[in-house]
Amino acid sequence: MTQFSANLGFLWTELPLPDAIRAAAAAGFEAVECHWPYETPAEDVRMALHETGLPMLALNTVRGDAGQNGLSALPDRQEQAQHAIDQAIGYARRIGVSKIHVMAGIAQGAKAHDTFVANLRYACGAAVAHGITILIEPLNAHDAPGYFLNTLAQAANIIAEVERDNLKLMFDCYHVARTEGDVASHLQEYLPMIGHIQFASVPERAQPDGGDLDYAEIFALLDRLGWDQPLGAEYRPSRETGVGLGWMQTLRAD
Ligand SMILES: O=C(O)C(=O)[C@@H](O)CO
Ligand SMILES: [Mg+2]
Repeated sequence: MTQFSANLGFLWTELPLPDAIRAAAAAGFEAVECHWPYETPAEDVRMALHETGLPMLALNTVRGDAGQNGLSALPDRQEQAQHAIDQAIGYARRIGVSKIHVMAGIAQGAKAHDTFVANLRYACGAAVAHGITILIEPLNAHDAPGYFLNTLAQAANIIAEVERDNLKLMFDCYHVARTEGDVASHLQEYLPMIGHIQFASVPERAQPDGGDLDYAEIFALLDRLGWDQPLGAEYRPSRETGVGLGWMQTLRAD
């Protein structure tokens, strides 16, 4: 049966993170994930996870200064990028997170590629002893102009070059639909390298029961393919988060 993870970077953002975890549990989510939890004491998050029994699946490395969207592909920022990776691993260990999205940043060209590969090797090396998987995520140019990582093929090349078992693809159906189309075929093609899947309606990035992409079909396909990890609901609610959750019943494959 499909399971869902509430992305608390977009859902229940009006609540402090520990209360957002409680709201997600009360709404029936099987897991949570977040973007940048660093201002919330890890102990408060750990307590809320313990109290609700929900796992926190993933978090992101910091974006960096205003206007940046990650540091790991920025030539000449390697020290800060590795500090961000260490910070994410430290926080993840305190709350029991097993996946970290290492954000590339706004960059392009061969030097950015080499820097990203080097920082990902650093991240994988630092994470492996703690059972943590590193994720990279292609973002579409409409939402993330100038972002270094845009396509599944680019991500697959980087994963092959880094050559570490704990480096995986974050497959965000919304970004893939906006950039490359045919989400169903791409899911099947890239399944072996996927570490986490996220979703939102296309093109609005709202609840998944609207828009151009039929998530009932996508979730049924994932079920048939044997995907058994919670899928990340990473959308911007068009109303209050708690009143737009009917899709959890109507789209769930079982
Ligand atoms: O924007 C997305 O999509 C994400 O998954 C974030 O983690 C990165 O901004
Ligand atoms: Mg995403």
